[in-house]
Amino acid sequence: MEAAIAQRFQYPSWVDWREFERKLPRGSLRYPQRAKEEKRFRGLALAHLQPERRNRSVSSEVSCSADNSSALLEAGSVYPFDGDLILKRKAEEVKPFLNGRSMYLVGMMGSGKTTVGKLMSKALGYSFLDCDTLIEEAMNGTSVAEIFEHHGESFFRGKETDALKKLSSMYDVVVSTGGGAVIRPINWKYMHKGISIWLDVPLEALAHRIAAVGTNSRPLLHDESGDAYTVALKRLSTIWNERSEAYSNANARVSLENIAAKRGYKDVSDLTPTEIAIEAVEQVLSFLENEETMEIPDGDL
Ligand SMILES: Nc1ncnc2c1ncn2[C@@H]1O[C@H](COP(=O)(O)OP(=O)(O)OP(=O)(O)O)[C@@H](O)[C@H]1O
Ligand SMILES: O=C(O)C1=C[C@@H](O)[C@@H](O)[C@H](O)C1
Repeated sequence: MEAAIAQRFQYPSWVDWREFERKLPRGSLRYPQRAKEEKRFRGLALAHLQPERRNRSVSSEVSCSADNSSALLEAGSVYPFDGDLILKRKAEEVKPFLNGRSMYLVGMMGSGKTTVGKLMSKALGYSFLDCDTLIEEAMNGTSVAEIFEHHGESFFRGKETDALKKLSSMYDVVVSTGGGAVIRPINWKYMHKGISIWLDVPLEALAHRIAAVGTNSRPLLHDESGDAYTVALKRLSTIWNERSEAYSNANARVSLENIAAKRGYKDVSDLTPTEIAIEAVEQVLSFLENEETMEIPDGDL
């Protein structure tokens, strides 16, 4: 057994670096050449040593288990199921391929961009930034609701684009974007500097979450009349009809309905933020694996 484990961690002598080059994400082109190459080789070596990459069927099967208390069987050993640990391991698996690229979480209001984004940033060792908060800071502490009230939506959208432009020059950041960041094509130009992840949550679940905390801080949903759930659901449906296509521009989609189905849950509300964050990292990994092959000129090697 020990010999088998040792063999899994052994560095193979037949490694052909050009094989790896073809798997590199396009984003690494943005790095100065030296840093790029250092990161690339360190990342690829680590990735190659990741035991989970050779046992994905085992780990994903287990992480889709409906029973959170079930044991995680991996590499011949039994560990107690620990969502935080799985998230950390998945993040370590994907990180070498990111080359510092930031993550942009997009999704409707209340979809969990802040909650899930904070978990992802911690697991990846990234910083977390909230685009709405950056706008408020740029406006000397004026809240989003006040900006809408005093300056109107179009002014707010301009500030949102300014904030995304600034964010797009940063690395190693998980960004929670505003729910409407997807509607301006220019914003996608900035978000595509990193990797965008759409948290796709059923409207009923969103309306429940929003009704629970109230709509005061969400000007597009705020309405004095009617019960909070019904008002939120109605407004969310209208907004969804205008935006659903825009959300699908994201590089990766995290469907709560799909995760709940995989895990055998009846309702998406049974999912924990950690389970959603694990799926988000998995989807980023799939995106990177499918990302277009990067052409490296001969002189670059
Ligand atoms: N998986 C979850 N299950 C239940 N409640 C959740 C989940 N994720 C987030 N929430 C709750 O839903 C509300 C909205 O979450 P969060 O602030 O993370 O969303 P958001 O997408 O950042 O929202 P906004 O775009 O409006 O700022 C919060 O009260 C949060 O605690
Ligand atoms: O969905 C939206 O358009 C918005 C979402 C919030 O995050 C804020 O950016 C603002 O309230 C607008």
